[in-house]
Amino acid sequence: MTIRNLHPFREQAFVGGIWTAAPETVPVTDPATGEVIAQVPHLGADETRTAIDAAAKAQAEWRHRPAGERADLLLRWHGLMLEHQEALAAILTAEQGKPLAEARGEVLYAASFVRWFAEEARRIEGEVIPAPRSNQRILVWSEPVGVVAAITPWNFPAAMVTRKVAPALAAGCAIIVKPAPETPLTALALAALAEEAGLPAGLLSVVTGEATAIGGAFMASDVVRKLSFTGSTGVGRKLYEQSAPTLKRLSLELGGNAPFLVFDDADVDAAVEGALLGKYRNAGQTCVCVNRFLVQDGIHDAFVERLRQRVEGLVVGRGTEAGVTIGPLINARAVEKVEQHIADAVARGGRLLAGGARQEGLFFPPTLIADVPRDALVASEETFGPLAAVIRFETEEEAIRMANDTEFGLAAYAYTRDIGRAMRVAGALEYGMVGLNEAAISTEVAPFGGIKASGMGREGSRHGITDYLELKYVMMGGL
Ligand SMILES: NC(=O)c1ccc[n+]([C@@H]2O[C@H](COP(=O)([O-])OP(=O)(O)OC[C@H]3O[C@@H](n4cnc5c(N)ncnc54)[C@H](O)[C@@H]3O)[C@@H](O)[C@H]2O)c1
Ligand SMILES: O=C[C@H](O)CS(=O)(=O)O
Repeated sequence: MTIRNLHPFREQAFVGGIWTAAPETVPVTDPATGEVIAQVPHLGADETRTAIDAAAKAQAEWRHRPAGERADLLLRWHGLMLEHQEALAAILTAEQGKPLAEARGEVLYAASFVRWFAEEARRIEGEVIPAPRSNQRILVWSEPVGVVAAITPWNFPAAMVTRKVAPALAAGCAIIVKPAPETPLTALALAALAEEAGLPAGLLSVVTGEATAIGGAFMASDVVRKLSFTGSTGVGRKLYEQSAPTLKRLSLELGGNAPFLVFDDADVDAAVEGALLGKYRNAGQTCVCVNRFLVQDGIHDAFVERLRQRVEGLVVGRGTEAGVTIGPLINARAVEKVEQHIADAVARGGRLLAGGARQEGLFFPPTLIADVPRDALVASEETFGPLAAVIRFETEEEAIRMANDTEFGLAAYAYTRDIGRAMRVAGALEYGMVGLNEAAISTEVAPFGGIKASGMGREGSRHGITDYLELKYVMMGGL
């Protein structure tokens, strides 16, 4: 079935409320087959500036819309996303490759941010502060930051977009999205549904094309008051530097290197199930995926053997095929990165227990390596693929030291049935998010984000909207 016949499939960019084509286009390919499934416009700085101008005009009105009206529009958008879940999932799987079941789940996850921030729109409250003098009053309120630029990655083409667009619109901002070139179709489809929900023209644009030209226009503009970026730490650092001349507000959701600690007293079956989800979801291509398994000596062999058995049961194939649990990687560079980490770990003494060699095209089997040395590449670099590397440890102190020995600080996991150890470890891990006996930690109700080289700012929860607001206070005298 072709996705071209699906509503809301679009392959034109959405610029200032106008569906926009261009003589030059960029192909979008299905990673499972290599087939070109769409051509999107190759836009650049000029079209980006057009989108910025339209955003500024639309935001000047939108910021004064009552919160209830902003909320109602977001709820209409949310309803349309649910109504078109199947079509959105099919478009998402076609361009990103994940199994349809995961794509359906991502659409619901993406929609949950829209509903959450529709509710938060009505909770942007202020304060009255006791003033230093009796004839004074101090009022504090929040105002929208203004025009927002968003740059998103390919691994969650729906959720990474709504996790930015929803709080921006709820706060009274306008937003321009530059999706990843690998996966623009889902963002365009979401924009089509937002337009259908009645979003005023210019309030949301989706600009496809040359990343450095579009990003450069974002960063050079003093009308763009905020950048929300999700992607690699390397690109995040570049954008951080580029934001200095105009002092933009920044939200940076960057790379990760999640440790997964398994202590001797852990429930081994629960730890294995958590390991499968934490490692192989989206074929290991998520920022919160486990990158290193740190397993205590006493439980090591039982954990590794049970994990090996479960890994052997995972099914690699096209995301559109029933029963498939591991889809293709996004591109050849991703496959080469996994191969490099496997070769390095084995060369240093790691024991290959499952998978290990690429299959046809971009398909890579779930791989498990035990006895990985602590100085292996996989211990310090984000693999972003289906490689589970297991490293032994003896003591709790050693595990914490190893877990924190990374520039990253996004997500970490620990399995133990000792409540005292659980709280000690959760407090000692230098990460923004910790899963205790839980690998499914991502939700719209909690403040998602990291520290150190994993970025700054939070997405989701009541905290997520403050990144799109500015505080103002008014000192009233002569009362
Ligand atoms: N922390 C999170 O929430 C989170 C979520 C998803 C992905 N990620 C991270 O993203 C990385 C994988 O995603 P990716 O390969 O798309 O990352 P990437 O950094 O290569 O690209 C991300 C986005 O930035 C754009 N981009 C690249 N160079 C740019 C430039 N010079 N100027 C402006 N835009 C530019 C890309 O076109 C894309 O839209 C991994 O490191 C992963 O950990 C983090
Ligand atoms: O890759 C990063 C995403 O934020 C993953 S999650 O679906 O939010 O866990």
